[in-house]
Amino acid sequence: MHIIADENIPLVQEFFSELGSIETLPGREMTSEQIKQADILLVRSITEVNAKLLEGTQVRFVATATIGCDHIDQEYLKSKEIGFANAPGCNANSVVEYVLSVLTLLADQEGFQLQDKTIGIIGAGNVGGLLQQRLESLGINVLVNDPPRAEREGAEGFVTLDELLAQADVISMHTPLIRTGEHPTLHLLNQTRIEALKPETILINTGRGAAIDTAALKERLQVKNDLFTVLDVWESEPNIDHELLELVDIATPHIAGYSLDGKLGGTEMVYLAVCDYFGLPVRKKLGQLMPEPPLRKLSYSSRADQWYAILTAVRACYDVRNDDMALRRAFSRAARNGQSTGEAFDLLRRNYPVRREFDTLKIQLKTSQKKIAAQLEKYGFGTKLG
Ligand SMILES: NC(=O)C1=CN([C@@H]2O[C@H](COP(=O)(O)OP(=O)(O)OC[C@H]3O[C@@H](n4cnc5c(N)ncnc54)[C@H](O)[C@@H]3O)[C@@H](O)[C@H]2O)C=CC1
Ligand SMILES: O=C(O)C(=O)[C@H](O)COP(=O)(O)O
Repeated sequence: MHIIADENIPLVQEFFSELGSIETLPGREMTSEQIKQADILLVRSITEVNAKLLEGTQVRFVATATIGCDHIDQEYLKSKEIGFANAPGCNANSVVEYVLSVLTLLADQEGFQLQDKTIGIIGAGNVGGLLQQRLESLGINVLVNDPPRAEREGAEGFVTLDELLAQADVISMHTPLIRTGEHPTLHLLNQTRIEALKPETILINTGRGAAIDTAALKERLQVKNDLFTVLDVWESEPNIDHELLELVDIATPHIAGYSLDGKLGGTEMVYLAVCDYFGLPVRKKLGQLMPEPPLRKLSYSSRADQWYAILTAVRACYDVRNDDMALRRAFSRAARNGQSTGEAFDLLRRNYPVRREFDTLKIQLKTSQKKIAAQLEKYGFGTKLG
């Protein structure tokens, strides 16, 4: 078989070389001509997979090594009996840790306790549901809006979107981009809702950019600038709105799910899906191909308090402000040199540094620091007492 894969899918050779010949291509530039001879197409979110790309090719199976599938015309695939798989949940923890980094660093910067805030989660699936668990384990009050789940499971435990927007101090968005149906998410935060947001609300979007009406958000920030906004996803990526970039507080180039652990998990999931679809034996396991990371150690003096320990561990693992600085620097450099900021956005993602998830950090503590260890473990860190 002939496999064509996005060049930004890690370990493709290691997982797929036994299944056939492999060619890797830049995801945003894939054409029908290039993939004509492929039997299997492995993509990421930046490749629009539709009739235009697939008509006239011999592609029999498409997999996206991502959670989101709004770039895939699944109806077309079904109509042509082309198999499909995504990687549900593969990088959910990576996104949760992105949000925890934002909240922890912001709480420290602004001098508030997370436990004093109400955090509203819009979309409680793999990502939003895991975030809810993590926040509630930390004793933080969480509201959840997820109409499809509320209809299936009953209204208890869910609030309406407008109730959430009225009550939450922090809003974290984790919905897919859905343009049609009973619960569309396109411009879910429309102009009316954005204008009604309480002053000082913290708005975080790591779902899909188009869930927020960009023009309306820009206007609110230009007129009142009384929100704290964190955007990882943007309408019209990679050519994001430069004026909005200047107005938001933390801006990152769609990398919330970019922990190495999450990306590798995506590759393994699509490998398993290919084996399943073609009835092939599973011969590769991520654990074989990716040795356990060396345990990094952090140790605290007995004087360290719980918040200091958490803050240090989060900064040691993932400080979201580094990605914010990298994006702003890349954009100002591109603008100065008359280069495309869209290319700068993609380059940052293609060359994203290794980010390991919290559980790869084993924190050495004294036996007297059991409470600190317990709190660190609720964040997802590993600990060792003694
Ligand atoms: N920024 C990044 O790097 C990443 C972004 N994502 C995005 O996050 C999205 C969510 O990921 P998962 O949680 O794994 O997906 P999921 O499909 O497990 O969960 C999505 C949840 O949203 C709910 N939902 C659907 N329509 C809604 C509406 N109108 N209002 C409120 N809730 C609604 C669904 O019922 C479901 O529970 C993905 O579709 C993807 O677009 C995912 C991974 C990484
Ligand atoms: O998994 C998803 O959904 C995401 O949003 C991924 O972070 C997208 O990553 P790329 O496919 O754009 O590399």
